[in-house]
Amino acid sequence: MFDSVSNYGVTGRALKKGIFELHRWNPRDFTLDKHRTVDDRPYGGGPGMLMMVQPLQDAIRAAKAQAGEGVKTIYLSPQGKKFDQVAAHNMAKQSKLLLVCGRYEGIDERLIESEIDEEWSIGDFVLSGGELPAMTLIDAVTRLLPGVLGHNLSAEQDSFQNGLLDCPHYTRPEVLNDKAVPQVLLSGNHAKIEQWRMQQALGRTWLRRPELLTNLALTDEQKQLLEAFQTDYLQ
Ligand SMILES: CN1CCN(c2ccccc2CNc2ccc(C(N)=O)cn2)CC1
Repeated sequence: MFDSVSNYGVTGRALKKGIFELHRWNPRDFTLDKHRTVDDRPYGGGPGMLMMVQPLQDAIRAAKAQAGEGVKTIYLSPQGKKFDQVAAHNMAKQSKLLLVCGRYEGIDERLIESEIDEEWSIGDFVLSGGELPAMTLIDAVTRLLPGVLGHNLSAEQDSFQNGLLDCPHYTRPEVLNDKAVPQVLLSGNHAKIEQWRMQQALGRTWLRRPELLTNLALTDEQKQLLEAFQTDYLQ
């Protein structure tokens, strides 16, 4: 599964450039029985299985031994703190991250208490395993590492970089299905273009995710741009 972040796109290139390393530890490789069992039954009964403690614990300990000092161990689960761009920025400051991906119904609570530093969730929905959340985290954090995005500005302008949703984007043809590109984008007036893009980002955030605006300190110019957008919208 992790080939998708190691062999493709921005993360694949960053890996190739040596900007970060990705090591994988599979509990199956730490099994001691001939069936290579990695699941176990839950105390108290109930549906489903848990990850068997011994292989997972040995895999985590082997990974920590290889990581050496200063590794932060993260568990991806629906019970975790809600991951967001601020969390991504904080994780990008960590030199080593160990991501534990649960399968089945999860892992023994005592392993969480003894081995996990932080529990994170990528959203309020249920997945079959922690691998996709782990790859989501890898992608979001890698993009923030120096030298990964050719044009650092695009990291800054990435929506959620300034806490706002992204503005609309346009490319050829100038008229598509009878709809033309907003004139300002063809004007070559970069100050006006930048202002229009900020106004669109503010307006779309207000329309789609107003709660994001409440914890933002808008500049006077941003307030004016948003008010103009709202006046126009509400007419
Ligand atoms: C039916 N349950 C089986 C056990 N599972 C589970 C429980 C604990 C850890 C990992 C998983 C793997 N699933 C994840 C993981 C993360 C997220 C997220 N939001 O970050 C969503 N799902 C949850 C679902």
